[in-house]
Amino acid sequence: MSDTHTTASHGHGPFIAAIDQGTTSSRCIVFDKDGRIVSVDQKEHEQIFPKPGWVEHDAAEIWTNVQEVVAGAIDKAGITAADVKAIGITNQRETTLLWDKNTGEPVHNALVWQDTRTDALCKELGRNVGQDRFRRETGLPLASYFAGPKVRWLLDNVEGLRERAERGDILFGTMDSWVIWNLTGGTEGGVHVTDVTNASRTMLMNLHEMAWDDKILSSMEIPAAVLPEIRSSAEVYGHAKGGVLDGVPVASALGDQQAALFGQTCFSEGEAKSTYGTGTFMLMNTGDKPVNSYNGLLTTVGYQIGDQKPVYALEGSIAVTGSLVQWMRDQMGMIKTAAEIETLASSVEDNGGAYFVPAFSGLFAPYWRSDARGVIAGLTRYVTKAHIARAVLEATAWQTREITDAMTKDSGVELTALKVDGGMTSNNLLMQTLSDFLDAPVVRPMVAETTCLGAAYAAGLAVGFWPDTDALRANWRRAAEWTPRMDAEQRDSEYKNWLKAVERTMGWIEDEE
Ligand SMILES: Nc1ncnc2c1ncn2[C@@H]1O[C@H](COP(=O)(O)OP(=O)(O)O)[C@@H](O)[C@H]1O
Ligand SMILES: O=P(O)(O)OC[C@H](O)CO
Repeated sequence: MSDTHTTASHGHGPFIAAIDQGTTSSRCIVFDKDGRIVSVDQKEHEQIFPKPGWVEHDAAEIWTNVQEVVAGAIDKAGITAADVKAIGITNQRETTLLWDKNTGEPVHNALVWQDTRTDALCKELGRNVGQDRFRRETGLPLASYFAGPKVRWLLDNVEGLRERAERGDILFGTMDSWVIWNLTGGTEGGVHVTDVTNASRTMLMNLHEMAWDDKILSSMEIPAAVLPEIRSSAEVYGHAKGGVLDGVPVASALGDQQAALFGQTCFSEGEAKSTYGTGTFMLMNTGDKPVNSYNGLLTTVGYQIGDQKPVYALEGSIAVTGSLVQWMRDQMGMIKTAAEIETLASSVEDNGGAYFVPAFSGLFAPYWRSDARGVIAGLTRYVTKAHIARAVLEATAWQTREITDAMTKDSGVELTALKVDGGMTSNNLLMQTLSDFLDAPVVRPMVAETTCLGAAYAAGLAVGFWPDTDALRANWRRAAEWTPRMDAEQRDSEYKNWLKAVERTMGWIEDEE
């Protein structure tokens, strides 16, 4: 567990506070009008692994941490609620919680997006009709990643829950809904809402109508009474009740990857970003129409500002990138800090022939294979832990390459440069490798905290703190750029090896397991 307490340059008020409820930690960042960070507070929460493939979070711990980091960031900034014009929310997506609306108690730990316990249920739902059963309505393939099957699992497995849900005593939410409900008063009148981006990851929302889909609800046996109201990503949902931000409007909600798209100011069709955190998620703005994917990407909502038309995106989701580095640190003990992987990997020239495909939660885009499990291929006596460290970093870069290839096929847009952000982008070797494997420049902005920034931007637009998206674009500044240095022949031959290693992960889990 580690906590971060940072104070950066103080700007002049007023300010916007953004809360990022992420997979490994919750943080609050206060921004000034130039989009500069004024203060940060962050706290990690426990990762609970009850069985192989199962991942849970304690939602009560998360809410306590959110309150602490909000108080911490406000304190560090040396300001009060009166200086804060709005609160923006962003969150790990798909992570699913059901709670009792009368007591505010979660009925079970939250089922995290990486959790694979709904594999069998997804297969069952797709039996005869296939994985694309709900793709036309939702833009998503049937996979354990999404929230809907997780809700169904909870209703089926927590004793007495279905009856309580049908009576109207139970609320469902992804972490945006949980934070907003608590922030706006909880059992004392908290608002039960979600935004279009988070709703688009439930597999329960019709992407064309921005409404819960009755047919899917009935196929998944989920009572409508548990569902939050779907709202735009930038509007005032309610006001904070109690706490250090008492009375401040809660004015945005965006899934963290969509928030990063917004924070990177990808407001035009064809603009894309990739965020390197626990997992990696590349999103491309596709304008006001959903684009169907034929190459394993997701069709999702990018954002919706108030009553404007929603903007859609194509997404390539990679389940395991930064979490592989954590695994090397915590489970393997090969490094002491995440940053050390760069030193270790830089001590050798190449991967020594080793390829590491981290299919720990199956493979997400472009394969969507829940029967895949991780492999290290190409091992010989020559391979050292430094080669493995290099293969770990290369895994992130190759997985991105597979996504950009699919993105080009689906959208017809050739990648000219990739905007990046997230914790892993502090790794220079990784960023250079990425540029080499993509054969395109990789660009990182001055404010690498684009997730919080995007939530702050959306909240600021909702309350008139910023006039329009052009004002936000003016804040984007390049901090670093990496350009390709790799020989094309070498790239092609290594890419072939990577794809061969990927094939070897498939089919490891057999149906009867
Ligand atoms: N220098 C580094 N090299 C490689 N990975 C790193 C480095 N620093 C952090 N990470 C990885 O980045 C992730 C944290 O990034 P962050 O954007 O905070 O993630 P999240 O928002 O998903 O919690 C962790 O999984 C960590 O292992
Ligand atoms: O919390 P992060 O940054 O790992 O993001 C998780 C994604 O939203 C999962 O879809």
